[in-house]
Amino acid sequence: MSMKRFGKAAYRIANEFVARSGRISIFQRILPRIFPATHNLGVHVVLKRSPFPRQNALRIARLVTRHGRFFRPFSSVIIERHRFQNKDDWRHKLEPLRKQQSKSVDLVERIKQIFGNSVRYNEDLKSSEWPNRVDSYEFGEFLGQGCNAAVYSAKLANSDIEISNTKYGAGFNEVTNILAEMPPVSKVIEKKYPLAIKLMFNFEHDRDGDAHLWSSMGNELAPYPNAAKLLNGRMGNFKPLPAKHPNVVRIQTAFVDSLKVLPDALERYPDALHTARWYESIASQPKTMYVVMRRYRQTLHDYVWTHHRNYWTGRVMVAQLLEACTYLHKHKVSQRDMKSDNILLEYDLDDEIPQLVIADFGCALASDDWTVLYESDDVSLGGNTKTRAPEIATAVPGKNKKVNFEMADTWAAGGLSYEILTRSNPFYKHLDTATYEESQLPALPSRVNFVTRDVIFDLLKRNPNERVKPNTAANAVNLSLFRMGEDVRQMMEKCGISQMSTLLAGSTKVLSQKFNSHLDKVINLITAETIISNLAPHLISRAERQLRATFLSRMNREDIWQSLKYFFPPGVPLNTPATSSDCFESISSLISSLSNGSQDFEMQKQPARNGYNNVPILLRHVIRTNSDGIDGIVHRVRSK
Ligand SMILES: Nc1ncnc2c1ncn2[C@@H]1O[C@H](COP(=O)(O)OP(=O)(O)OP(=O)(O)O)[C@@H](O)[C@H]1O
Repeated sequence: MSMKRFGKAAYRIANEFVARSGRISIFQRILPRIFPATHNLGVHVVLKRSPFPRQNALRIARLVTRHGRFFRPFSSVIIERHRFQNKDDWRHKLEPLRKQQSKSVDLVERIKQIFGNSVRYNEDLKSSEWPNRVDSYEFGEFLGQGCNAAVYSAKLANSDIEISNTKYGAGFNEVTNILAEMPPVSKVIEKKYPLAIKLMFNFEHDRDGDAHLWSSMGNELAPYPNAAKLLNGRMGNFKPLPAKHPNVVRIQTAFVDSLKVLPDALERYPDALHTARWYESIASQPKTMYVVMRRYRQTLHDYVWTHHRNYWTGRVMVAQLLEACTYLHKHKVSQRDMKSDNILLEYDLDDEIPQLVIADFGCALASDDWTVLYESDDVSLGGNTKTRAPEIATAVPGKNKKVNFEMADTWAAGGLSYEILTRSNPFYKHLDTATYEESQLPALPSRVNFVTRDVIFDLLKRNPNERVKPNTAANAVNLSLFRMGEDVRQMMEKCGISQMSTLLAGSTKVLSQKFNSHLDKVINLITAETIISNLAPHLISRAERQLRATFLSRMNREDIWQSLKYFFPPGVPLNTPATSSDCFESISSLISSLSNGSQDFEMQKQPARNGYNNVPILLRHVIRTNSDGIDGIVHRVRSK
């Protein structure tokens, strides 16, 4: 049988078995065709109902093996079915799956489990042990210094840590990458020193013991889930973040040990050394605290001045920043020093979309309480005055006066978003956080997506009660980043979301059920797109894949309804009639985008657009060509 004829037959059969799978949801029917590793999402349901005779299954399995690449989407489905039908112990094998299916797990909960617990989407779930002695590390170059510490690159002594060779992940920054049939060959950047060690400045060398070091420097450990154990009650009501987060600086370990005097120490921070002349009595063994972190490549401040970036990249960075704020907010932690020097970025290739983390928790408030008693000027209100939210900047000390930090980081994220998108944070120079009016906020470039523009404006509301919550803001920017169809809003309309549904969702039980079923279609599409994106790792950056996993693992319907108001602001009429068959169209476009380049699958029937006919539909809308943008922004052009 020719390859072409077989291809058609296999496609027809696959279609048929999808059609016969009866009441199984779109999600369960479509995903097995696209991505065989989605067994637990319903492929086994499909298999149990499959009408193939054994002979066909064997023949198909043989051909699949021969033309593996082309038929991979079907291969495991077919082979698995054959296995199930022929093994005597199939009941035993299916037991765990059958048990799983009998529980009717809510769609959103199931998606959250998949994206929250799978190493495929969260490299961070891997963990390892790190030594707690300064001799165990070899220090490298000086990375930076602030008022409280100096940071050096480092590695484990006597070890050559194998750094994974990142071949993929450059993301959508180059048209050539998108058009290339093969993933771009990337430079392998070997980090000889993959760690960064923060050597805290101890200005109290006349004090013996470790306890004062832990209690005065312990704040740094707010992002370290093991901190409570390390601190062992030495910091009263200190409550660190309970788990790692991809957008919060990764602390590997922390310890107190003898002060290591590095060759440049005397020149860079003489006052923090025990040789400083005003120490009257030096403790027997000068010590300090070391914080061992993952090493990042650059600060946000340096990045925006050294890199051309486009608004898509900017939006992915803003979304990551908001994800970090959402996580901190959920666990009642306020970083309180949100300036661009404290936002660190990781990337291997210059044109890769960076992974963004919030770092430097030295000023953090992590006491399970948003408020701080502010009775005198001596009470610390956090870092830089230019990045303090208006409610903090205008606080006046007084008896029983309390300052509330709940929405402070969220406000600062607004200024940082400006910096990401335009290079300049309006509060560093032009506006005063204590006195500015919202109407004075500079307009963001018109090419910034309308949802992101409105979100940033709402982040910078003076009144913390009117300010958008970080999770609502993060959802809105995340949703704006999906590529399905021509336009995200249109895709949502086609799935049945409207202005009315965003206003009425949650008002009654019946309406909620109806509108939630529309929302589930959108969530299905988004999930499918995210799973598919794993098949094209050279086209979507690691940062963006991680962002999607983070979003999908924490979403809930109520929050998403709030965020959808940014897509359907009151007063803007619908411009596309919504039909549910359109939603199927979106799904078909999703499938055909996968088969791009393969003649036996459905070909794109539309005429060439901008010469990018071979580019999968999913990717057409992020191609940009103009690299002479104002303010270092490379503009993104939409295909016509
Ligand atoms: N994990 C890291 N990877 C790479 N560089 C880092 C890392 N952590 C910090 N740095 C660099 O070291 C500099 C100083 O670090 P950090 O801001 O934590 O010190 P600090 O003394 O607490 O600063 P501040 O005066 O703002 O409180 C950062 O601006 C950054 O350039």
